[in-house]
Parts: sequence; C-alpha cells; structure tokens
Amino acid sequence: MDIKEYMQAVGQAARRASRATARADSRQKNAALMAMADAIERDADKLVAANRRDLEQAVAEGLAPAMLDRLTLNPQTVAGMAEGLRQMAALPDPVGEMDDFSYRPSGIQLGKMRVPLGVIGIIYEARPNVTADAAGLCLKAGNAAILRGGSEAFHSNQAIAACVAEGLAAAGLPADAVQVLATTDRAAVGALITMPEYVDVIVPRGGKGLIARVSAEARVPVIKHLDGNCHTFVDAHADLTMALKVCDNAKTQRYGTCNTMETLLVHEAVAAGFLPAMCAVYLEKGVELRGCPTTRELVGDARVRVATEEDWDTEYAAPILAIRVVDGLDEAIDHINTHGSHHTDAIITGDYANARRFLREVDSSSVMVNASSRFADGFEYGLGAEIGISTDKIHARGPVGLEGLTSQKWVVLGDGQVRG
Ligand SMILES: NC(=O)C1=CN([C@@H]2O[C@H](COP(=O)(O)OP(=O)(O)OC[C@H]3O[C@@H](n4cnc5c(N)ncnc54)[C@H](OP(=O)(O)O)[C@@H]3O)[C@@H](O)[C@H]2O)C=CC1
Ligand SMILES: N[C@@H](CCC(=O)OP(=O)(O)O)C(=O)O
Repeated sequence: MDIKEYMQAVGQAARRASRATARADSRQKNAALMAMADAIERDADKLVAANRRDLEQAVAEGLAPAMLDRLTLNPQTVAGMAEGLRQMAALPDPVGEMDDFSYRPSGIQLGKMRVPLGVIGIIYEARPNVTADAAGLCLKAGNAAILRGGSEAFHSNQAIAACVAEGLAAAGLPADAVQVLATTDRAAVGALITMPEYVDVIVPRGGKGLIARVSAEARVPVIKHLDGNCHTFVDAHADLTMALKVCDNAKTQRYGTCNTMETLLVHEAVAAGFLPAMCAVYLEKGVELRGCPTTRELVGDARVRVATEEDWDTEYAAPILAIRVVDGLDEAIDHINTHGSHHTDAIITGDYANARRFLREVDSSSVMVNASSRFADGFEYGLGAEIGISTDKIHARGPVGLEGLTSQKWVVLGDGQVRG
C-alpha cells in the first residue's frame, strides 16, 4: 500500500463526509449510534474472537499485564461498548445550541451557535473500546473521524469498525464519517498530522514518543492527551484512615490507566504514623515500592527499594509506586509542578486553606481534594463518555466529551441594519 496515497484518499473522504455529519440532525445521529450498538452486541463473539488474535500476539510479544488488561475484550466489555453508544444517543445534542443572545446598540442581535470542529484525527493506545467511544462521540458532535488505534489492537479495531460502518449505513450516513485506518504503518500517523487541508484537529492519546513526533511534525492543531504522572499528597492535616483508603484506590484500582497515582507524597509530620500501614497495604497487593531515604527508614522493610531522580519523572502504568516524604505543602506543590505531567493530582487534607492553595497552585487539568485520582474520567464527570483527558490548556482541558469536540461561531441577526 502506498501510504501517502492511501492517507490522501482517507483525508478527502473524511472532509466530504464531514459535511454530511455536520448537517445530520439528532435523530439521524442517534439512529446511527443505536444501530452501531446493536451491531456490536450481535457481533460480540466475533469481536471477542478478533481480540483473541490480538491478545495471542501481544502475549507472545511479552506485553505487560496492565497493557493486556486494557487490550482485553470480553462479553462484559463488549456490552459496555454498546451501552456507552446508547448512552451517547441519550445525551443532548450540542450541535446547533444557541446561547448568549443579546441586542447591541446598533439593533443587531448577537449570540453564539455550537458547531462541529470538522474532521478529527485521533491517535490512541491499544484499547479497543476507545474505537467505539471515539467514533460515537465524534459523530454525535457532528464530526467525521479518522481513527488510528494502537497496533496491538489492530484486529479488534477492524472488527469494531465494521459494526460502526453498519450503524452509519443504517442511518443513511456516509461510511467515511468514521474511518479506522487499515494499516499499522506509522507513516500513516505522519501523513495524518500533516494534512491541514483535510484534518481540522488531531488528538494524540499516548506517551512521550508519540508526543515528541506530533510536536515536531504536526501541521494540524493538536489537543494533547498525554501521559499521566499523577500524585497524591497526604497533608499534615489529613484524616489518615481516609488517606489510606483513597491512596490504595488511586494506585491499585487499575494499574494501566493514565489517572493512576504514580508518586505518593507524604507530609513529614504524619509520615511515621501513615507510611508503615500504607506500605503494608501496597506490599500485600504486590506493588513494588521505591522510596526516598526517609520513607525507607520509616517503613524499615527491605522490599522498599531506593527511589532515584528518574522515578519522580516516571509514569509506570504498572504495580510500581514512588514515595517521597516532603517538609510541607510548598515542597509538595513544587514537586508536582516540576515532575508531574499536568494531568491529575490530589491532596488529602482537612485543612481548608491548604486545600484551596493546592487547587489554585497545582497546574494540572484536574485537581482534587480528598478523592482518588482515578475519578478523572469523562463518565465519572458526567460527560457520558470521553475522548480522553486533555493535558493541554487551550480549547479543552481534562476529560473531553461532546462539548470539547465542538466550537462556537458568532451568529448575527438583523433587520437590515447597516454600520454607520
Ligand atoms: N491523557 C489521556 O487521555 C491518555 C493518556 N494515555 C497515555 O498513553 C500512554 C500509554 O499508552 P502507550 O500504548 O504506551 O502509548 P504510545 O504513545 O506508545 O502509543 C499510543 C499510540 O501512538 C502511536 N505512536 C507512538 N509513538 C509513535 C510514533 N513515534 N509515531 C507514530 N505513532 C506513534 C502508537 O502506535 P503503535 O501501535 O505503532 O505503537 C499508538 O497508536 C501513557 O503515557 C498514558 O498515560 C493513554 C490513554 C489516555
Ligand atoms: N479515563 C479512563 C482511562 C483513560 C486511560 O487512562 O486510558 P489508558 O491509559 O489507555 O488506560 C478511566 O478512568 O478508566
């Protein structure tokens, strides 16, 4: 396959289809979403079989358990994809919403209308449910989508793509409204991010390698969905029973997700009373611990390894946790803003002033008080689903749902007014 030619064709087709998706009314888009869900449910066995091919190869290639976890489809996760699409159909359609209308002294009436972005290119990890979520959200927001999932999920994604295409056809929408790339060649990513004539925005969901390439080469506006090096800071004024529960959840509820805690920071005033019990929980669950000298001394367990400078900058996406004792809120905030990835960070505290300072001064897309970083998620935030978690500051920040996939244009209503 000539990748350049192929991508030109994909881009042109997406641009054409985006006119139909922008025009489609809620009923037509919802009908497509419901038909996609029906096809996914009907083809559950096929999807699981395609996924098994991916899993067999991934196991042979030694993919880490947390990565296998997010690659895996089973009857429950397939049902979850279908349910997600049905929930999207039930969401209010943002396209065409008009608000902020007011009259100007000239007599014109001025307001804003919500409109699709156009063609959205999404590059994402080997997590097949993202294919259904991204297809559904882009369509509901009136966009055409070009999807490039992780190569380990290739067969799963092609099987899901067939269900998506069936749903589009059932509602009379063009098949090219959602195109899942039929190649794992990374040259296709290079082409996708350099076609401003066909693609309006790129969403790269992934780690540092992807982002280095996108930052160096993209000629299309980008909404970065980057790595999650997330922290929890247990303050001197924390309820330590609460801290134990929240920190356990933030690390161990799911190891491979971007909102999982990677570094635990503990105020020196409570470190002796908190860390031995907390570390016992982690060690019991098989989490490898890497601590600063104070942590190691307080815990007194040889299984706590020495943390290096590199650990503070690492997103493990695995059962590994770095732990550092800090001398107060300032040092905790400095650590997070220096080593974090501006994704999601939390403080556990009963001190109102410290909570407010943390919220204002930590430069991340979600900042939390007394809650697990695992909540940073479009569904948990009430957006219905998510394209991912934007670590960018412009256009959309944090979990991105339908609104983040649209923009607003000005609307002027007159009765023949002219400018004097
Ligand atoms: N903020 C968010 O919403 C999310 C962030 N993430 C982050 O993603 C990372 C984990 O996923 P992981 O699978 O390791 O991510 P990767 O960055 O390795 O892969 C993600 C996607 O990017 C592609 N890719 C990676 N490097 C390049 C390149 N140089 N050129 C072209 N394409 C490239 C991959 O393709 P290929 O298959 O060919 O490798 C894959 O499709 C973590 O850092 C996690 O936090 C994950 C999900 C959501
Ligand atoms: N927001 C989602 C996680 C998104 C995400 O992290 O994706 P991934 O890194 O592929 O597991 C959740 O909370 O489950």
